[in-house]
Amino acid sequence: MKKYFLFGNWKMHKTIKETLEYADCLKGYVEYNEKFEIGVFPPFTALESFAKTVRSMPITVGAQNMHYEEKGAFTGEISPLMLKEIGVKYVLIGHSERRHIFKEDNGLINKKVLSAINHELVPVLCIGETLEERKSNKTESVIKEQIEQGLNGVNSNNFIIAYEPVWAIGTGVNATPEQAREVHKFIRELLFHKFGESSNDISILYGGSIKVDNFGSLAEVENIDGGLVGGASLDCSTFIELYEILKSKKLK
Ligand SMILES: O=C[C@H](O)COP(=O)(O)O
Repeated sequence: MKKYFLFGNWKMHKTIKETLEYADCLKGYVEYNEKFEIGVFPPFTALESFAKTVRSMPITVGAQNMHYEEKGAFTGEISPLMLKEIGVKYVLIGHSERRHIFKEDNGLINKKVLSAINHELVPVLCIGETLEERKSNKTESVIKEQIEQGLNGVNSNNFIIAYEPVWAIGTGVNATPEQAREVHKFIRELLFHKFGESSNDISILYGGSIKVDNFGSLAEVENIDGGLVGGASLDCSTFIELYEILKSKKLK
């Protein structure tokens, strides 16, 4: 069964104190629903506190990145075993900021995806074209390469794709529903080609300047199975409002 997700990627925001206040605000607002899931991706320092606090709530926890090795001399890195130990379920892999600021390439991203799956973490593979690539009609070739190389050797459908056009991240300029529809349809076709019928259960999220006033028209698009929200997830009541919008559009 395909599920719909609302994920909040806090990036490098919130101390432990702020994280606990946020968890407190979520209390009582989110009810279990087998088709919908709400997840938060705090920074590493606040992951454990958040995971412990929401353990009895229908809220899942994700990490923003990980190394592909279990342990070793990798100063500053965090391993899949460390994430598992504190109850993390999802991990963002290849987020645009990792690709562009920290120069992660498709080869490294593929190692992380495979490692996450081997350690029973669900990778959220983030993909998306830059403005320059879009303007020179390379959107589909970039997406195809990111999917093919990022998922090389993957045999399970237990992962999530997040399409985040780089030009829409943190800019206030979201993809229009029509632009997102075209790319999500293309991604769905690529997944079908690689995984056959089982690809229908893979969720494809949209991310990039999601706000309360634009999410409704994006969430009703076919093949947009939820959102990966940055800035707008930092405020707990806005995040809950976005979750309600997602549910109202997908339950129609
Ligand atoms: O992971 C989230 C995305 O980078 C989107 O960030 P944003 O909603 O602040 O544009």
